[in-house]
Amino acid sequence: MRKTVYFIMGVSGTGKTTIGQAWAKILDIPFYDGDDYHPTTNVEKMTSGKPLNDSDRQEWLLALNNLALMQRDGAVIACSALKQKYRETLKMRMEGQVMFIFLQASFKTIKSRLQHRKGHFMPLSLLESQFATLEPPTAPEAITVSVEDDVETVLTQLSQQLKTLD
Ligand SMILES: Nc1ncnc2c1ncn2[C@@H]1O[C@H](COP(=O)(O)OP(=O)(O)O)[C@@H](O)[C@H]1O
Ligand SMILES: O=C(O)[C@H](O)[C@@H](O)[C@H](O)[C@H](O)COP(=O)(O)O
Repeated sequence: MRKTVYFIMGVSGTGKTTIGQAWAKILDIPFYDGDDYHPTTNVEKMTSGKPLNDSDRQEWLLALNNLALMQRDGAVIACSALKQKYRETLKMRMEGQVMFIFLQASFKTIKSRLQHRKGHFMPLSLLESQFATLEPPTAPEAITVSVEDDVETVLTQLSQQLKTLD
């Protein structure tokens, strides 16, 4: 039977890569960063300070859905998945085998973390548009985990929340 694919979602800088990598390590399953699947044109657009639109994101979301479909042994995929309709695309043909984990923090917290992040193409100036685009998911579509605390605390809370679903 196909195992769960976890989509770690949220705005830029919310900790998708950090938490996603750690969660994949705990579960001993592969981690994929959605950033690596953007067409070059998308990366160029974001680097130049312009937010992506629905049409820019479509090819990327389909690529990530394809990636998810290949993960029969489970995986963790980091992807902003900001809108409900994007999440519908990501989970196509994966009924019951996908779990969205929404990482949530205040604008202030994320801004401060992005100000310290190095070597990433995404400019801080796009954070406002990320929050404006975000359609926060609710249960049962996703579980929501606050990432205001340190990484260890976030992982403990994530694990506890998932246990309550068993
Ligand atoms: N819970 C946390 N506490 C403190 N710093 C964090 C936490 N999660 C992530 N970070 C830091 O915040 C920055 C953004 O995290 P990152 O994983 O790159 O986010 P995303 O992949 O969502 O853009 C990184 O510098 C990372 O080290
Ligand atoms: O849908 C989008 O607008 C982008 O995917 C964006 O949300 C994503 O966050 C970037 O790829 C930046 O990467 P980080 O999220 O790692 O900052």
